[in-house]
Parts: sequence; structure tokens; C-alpha cells
Amino acid sequence: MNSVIQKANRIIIKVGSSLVTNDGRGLDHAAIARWAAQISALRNLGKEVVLVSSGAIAEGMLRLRFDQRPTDVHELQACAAVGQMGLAQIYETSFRAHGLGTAQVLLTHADLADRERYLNARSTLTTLLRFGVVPIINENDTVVTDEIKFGDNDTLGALVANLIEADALVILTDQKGLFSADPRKDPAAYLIAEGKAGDPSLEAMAGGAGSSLGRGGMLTKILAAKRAARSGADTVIAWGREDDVLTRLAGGEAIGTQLLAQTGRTTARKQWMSDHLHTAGKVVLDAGAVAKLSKEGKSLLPIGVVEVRGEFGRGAVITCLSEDGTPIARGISNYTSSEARRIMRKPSTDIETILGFLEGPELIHRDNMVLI
Ligand SMILES: Nc1ncnc2c1ncn2[C@@H]1O[C@H](COP(=O)(O)OP(=O)(O)O)[C@@H](O)[C@H]1O
Ligand SMILES: N[C@@H](CCC(=O)OP(=O)(O)O)C(=O)O
Repeated sequence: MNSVIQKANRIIIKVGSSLVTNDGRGLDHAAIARWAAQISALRNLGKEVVLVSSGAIAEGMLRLRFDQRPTDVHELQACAAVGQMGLAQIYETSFRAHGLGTAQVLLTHADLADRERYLNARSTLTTLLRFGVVPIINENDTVVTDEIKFGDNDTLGALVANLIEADALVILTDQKGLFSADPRKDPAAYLIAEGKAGDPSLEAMAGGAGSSLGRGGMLTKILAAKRAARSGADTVIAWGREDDVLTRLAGGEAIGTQLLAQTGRTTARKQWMSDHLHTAGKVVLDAGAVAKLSKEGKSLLPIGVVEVRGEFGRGAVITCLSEDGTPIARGISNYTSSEARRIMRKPSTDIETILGFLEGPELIHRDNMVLI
């Protein structure tokens, strides 16, 4: 089978600490330069790429002259803050060599569980992609303790794949992919070329949670693939030092382990929206807006809304009805119910004057909407 990366338009690439820091010996300039060159080539193919990079703690330990990983959480946090400067610097320089700008985005899992922050992170990332910038994401280690203890950027990569509905997640690591058992311990272990994301037998191969404490290990990668598949993203786990790994994947070559999502993006998104039915407020649309949504695939603008029913917050999933009460679409509202009442029937150019701020010209952006 061809690599799923060939067809993927929006790709999250996660690189692990050992790769980025040359097994803790210091930032691997040459490897990072090679990935930057390949990501630039992917961008020239029209693909959008977001990089999730670990390595802040490993690099910070080196800069603060720790021989061993500190056990004190606040010392780890200090290492992460110091090391992150190195990461930001090297990525900026490496991508600049290809005429690409970078942006630093530090996130916590809690940020992505909060609806409003989730929407903000989503809008910022998609705007950065629109600007042609490569977002470089890491955990915001200063403010969290759980993630720092378990070191889990694999999960963050999957959450970002869900957040911006990526087509694929590529996890680059220090092994050629998922093996039937940990290849460091079992010399007879063989590479699994393809599997179904979410297949429980894969978790057993990754050795269980016990072996993944301290660093993510393979289990968090398998669980990340399962999570990424919820929004329809396929996952590839591959060796980060394989020659031209990213460009070869983009060329269709199957390298490493492919874990395929079992539901497509549209089905996954519909599922997500239907999971949020219980929070729904409602908006009633005029005939013109109904046609724009259902026939032309457009966003919902406030001008097409004639009534707002119920109370809801920004980021709530709301249902759009036609004037005869037929459900048309469901989607995430950019405005609260009281704001929506003030801007309904008004052109989007008036929103800022009426509310004093602008979250976006649309009440529900097309990307956040499914037709019923
Ligand atoms: N079934 C398996 N296949 C491959 N690697 C495995 C497996 N089970 C455990 N591992 C271990 O997982 C490690 C990769 O995880 P980790 O060290 O967290 O990397 P990263 O820093 O890239 O996230 C490998 O070096 C390997 O020892
Ligand atoms: N935020 C941490 C991430 C730690 C982590 O997940 O590491 P890894 O298992 O190597 O991807 C850091 O930058 O060190």
C-alpha cells in the first residue's frame, strides 16, 4: 500500500526528544536542518505542516549542566523553559534557510479541553498556516506537572491533529516503527508495516504502560494513533534518521508503520458534533442563509439569522433550523447567544461596531459545521 502521506494535505509531524537532542548530547543541528529542508519540500507540494517538537527538557538539562534527569518537578520545569529557547532558536534558523517563518506555540492538554481556548488555538494555528508559517508546538511545561512526569508529546500531537482536523500524524522516533515487541529487549521483534488505529492488539505489542513511564515509549504513540483516528487522521510511525523520510513518505513510499483511521474525516466530525447535541442552542435562518449553507457550502453569517433560541456560550455547538423548523446544520458558534441576538440580521461589517470586538465575520465558520 502507498503511504497515506501522499494524499494528506494537512500533516502534523512529531519529533521526539532523543532525535532532536541527539540522545541528550545536544540539539542535533544537522538532523533538524534535514527535517526543515524536507518540510519545505512538503510545503512546495502544497501540504500544510505543523511540527510538534519535544526536547526542551533534554536540552535544558544540558544547558543547566544536569548529568541526570532531575526528579524535582520544578527543576524539570526550569529545564524545559531554558531548553525551549534553544528549540525556538534552532527551528527559526533552520526554517529561515528555506525562506519559511516559524511560530512558537506552547499548549497544555487542559487548554485543548477548554472550549474557548480550543477555538482560539484552532484559529491561531489555521491562521498561521494561511500565512505560510510553520507552527512549532510543545507543551507549556511551566504550568503543568502531570505531562512533565509522563512526558507525552505523542498525545499532544494527536490532540493537535484533532484540533485542526489534520489528515495525518507522522511520529518520528528512534525506531523504524512499531515492532511486534520492544526491539531493544527482543532481537526477534519484527516491524509491523500496517495496522488499524485503535486495534487493541497493537497496545499489547508496545509493552503496556509500565514500560512507558518517564518517557512516552511506544504505547503513547499507539494511543496517539487511536486518538488521532477519532478525527479521521491516519498515523505513521517512522525512524527520524531514515534518509529523506518525509519526502519519501510524501512521494508515496510506505516507510515505518502505518496505522489507518477506520472512519473518514467527515464521519468523524459528524460523530463529534452529534456527541455535543446536549449543549445545543438553536438559531433560525432565513431562506437565503439555508440555501448558502446547504447548496453552496458557505459559512453562516449573522445577517441570515432571524431568531436565536436558548442560552449558549461561545464555542457551543448549536443547531441551525430553517423557518419551518427543519434542522439544516450543526456547528460551533463564534458568539454567545446574547451577542448573536445583537448581531443577527446585521451585516458582518457591523459586528465590531455593535459588540466592540470581532471574533470572525461568521456566526459559524464552515470548517466548524456539518450539514444534517
Ligand atoms: N513494540 C515496540 N516497537 C518499537 N519500539 C518500542 C516498542 N515497545 C517499546 N518501544 C520503545 O519505545 C522507544 C521509543 O519511545 P520514546 O523513547 O518515548 O521515543 P520519543 O522520544 O521518540 O518519543 C523505543 O526506543 C523502544 O525502546
Ligand atoms: N515538553 C517535553 C516533552 C517530553 C516528551 O514528550 O518527550 P518525547 O517522549 O521524547 O516526545 C520536552 O520538550 O522536553
